[in-house]
This record gives sequence, structure tokens and C-alpha cells, in this order.
Amino acid sequence: MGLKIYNLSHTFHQFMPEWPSTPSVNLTVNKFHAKDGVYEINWEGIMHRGTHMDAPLHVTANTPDIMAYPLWRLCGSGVVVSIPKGKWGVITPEDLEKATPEIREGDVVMINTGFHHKWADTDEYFAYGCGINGAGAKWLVQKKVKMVGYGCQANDHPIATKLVDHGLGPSQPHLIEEYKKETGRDPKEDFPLWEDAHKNLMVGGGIPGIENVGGDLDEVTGKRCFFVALPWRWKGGEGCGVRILAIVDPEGTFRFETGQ
Ligand SMILES: N[C@@H](CC(=O)c1ccccc1NC=O)C(=O)O
Repeated sequence: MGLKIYNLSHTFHQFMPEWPSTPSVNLTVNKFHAKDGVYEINWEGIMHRGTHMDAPLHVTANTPDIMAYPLWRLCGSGVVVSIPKGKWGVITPEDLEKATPEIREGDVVMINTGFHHKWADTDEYFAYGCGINGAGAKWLVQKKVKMVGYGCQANDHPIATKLVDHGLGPSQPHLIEEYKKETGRDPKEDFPLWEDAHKNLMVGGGIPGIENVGGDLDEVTGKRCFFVALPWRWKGGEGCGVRILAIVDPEGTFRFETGQ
């Protein structure tokens, strides 16, 4: 059929890095082949690790769960754009506006910031990582995109989270002084609202946001592709790991079955 299929998810494993929240994932091997004739793993943890999709319910009470995203949002044509960022880099409306290939109405959008190469249990990736601001998320909503994936630590900039003085925070208070020193501004001036981009994109726009996009992201950057990213059909779920596929049809000969 000539299709090329790329994986855009990081590897899921017990010792994978995790956003600085509830600690750890615990895997226990319940049954071993040599002892039991089968192999079975017991898994305990939260879903907000590795390549995963958030639901509006993660950040706002009485909003839709992960199961409520309509199927048409979870697959479709779109683009992988390169928006390279460094420490505390901000993905802005201007970045999105001038991205190439252009982001079209109705697109799935995957953003390559370069940070997927740094995915590790480090401050460099999480506390000093990059992220979109509230205005950037509003731009995506106004553009009526279908779904968004970020090749970085979260759906929000780290300075818009409880790592500093927002919500449950500050869990990493030293970042507040560091930010002031480095930028000459107060974190609250630049990021006045807690998880603002999550709220604009998912609660306001109903658009699924995926964190920690990785895998073969570089290989499809600058290309238009067909994407699929499927969370579990989990009633009440506030987020879920996803396997993201980017599919291209270099010969332009693929046709779906007609259903006849
Ligand atoms: N940024 C990650 C994790 C996250 O936001 C989070 C996970 C557990 C506990 C608190 C979290 N966020 C804010 O405090 C996410 O949105 O999935």
C-alpha cells in the first residue's frame, strides 16, 4: 500500500521520567514464565507521564473526561512544525502564525521544539523546559485546530504551573528568584494564570493536548501527515497515555475502503 508510518510516542517504562507531580510508577511482576507459565505485570501510577493526552477534567471541575473527545478529533490530516526553543522558551501566537508549512484550519498540529531530545529526569527538561503561553493556546483555538501535540514537558509553560506560585505551588520556589534574575520580570507578570494554556486549549476549545511528543518527530518535521492518537475509552479519566502515529502516502495511491 506504500504508506509510511512513524511513531511519535516516547517509550513507556518503569523508570521513565515524570513531570514533577505525584511521584513514581510502580510495576510489580506478579507472574513469571519459569514459575507460573505466564507473565503478568501489575501497574500502579498516574497517567500524566510520557506521551499522554490530557482531558479538560485534569484542570477544571465539572468538565469533560478523556472519553468525551469525539473520534474526529483524534485522527486527521495536519502538520509537524519546527518551533525550536531553549530554556524557558515560550511558544507564542507569532511562532504559530509564521510556522511552515502553514497551520491550516482543522489541522492536527505537532510542534517540534527540540526538547524531545532532552527527555530525561532532569530540571533541564521539566523545570527549565519550554511551553506554550495562554495566548498561543488561544491562537490554536481560533484556528480551530483538531488536536495539538507538544514535543516538550507539558501543555503549559513551566512558569504557569505549580512549580512556582500557582495553585498547589510553589513546589520549586527557587525558580521564582531565578526567573526574576534571568528575565528581570516577576513570573506572575509573564504567566499570571495557573495552567492557562491547558484551560484555553482543552476547557475553552475542546481541543485535545498531548505532552511529551517524541519518537520519530524529527523525521516528519516540516511535513504534512495524517495523524492518529488514541486514548482509552475511559469514563471519568482525566488523561491517558497515547501512541501517536504520523502516516504519509509518498506515492499518493492509498485509498480507504469505501465501505461497500
Ligand atoms: N503537566 C502534566 C502534569 C500535571 O499538570 C500535574 C500532574 C499531577 C499533579 C499536578 C499537576 N499539575 C499541576 O499541579 C500534565 O498536564 O499532564
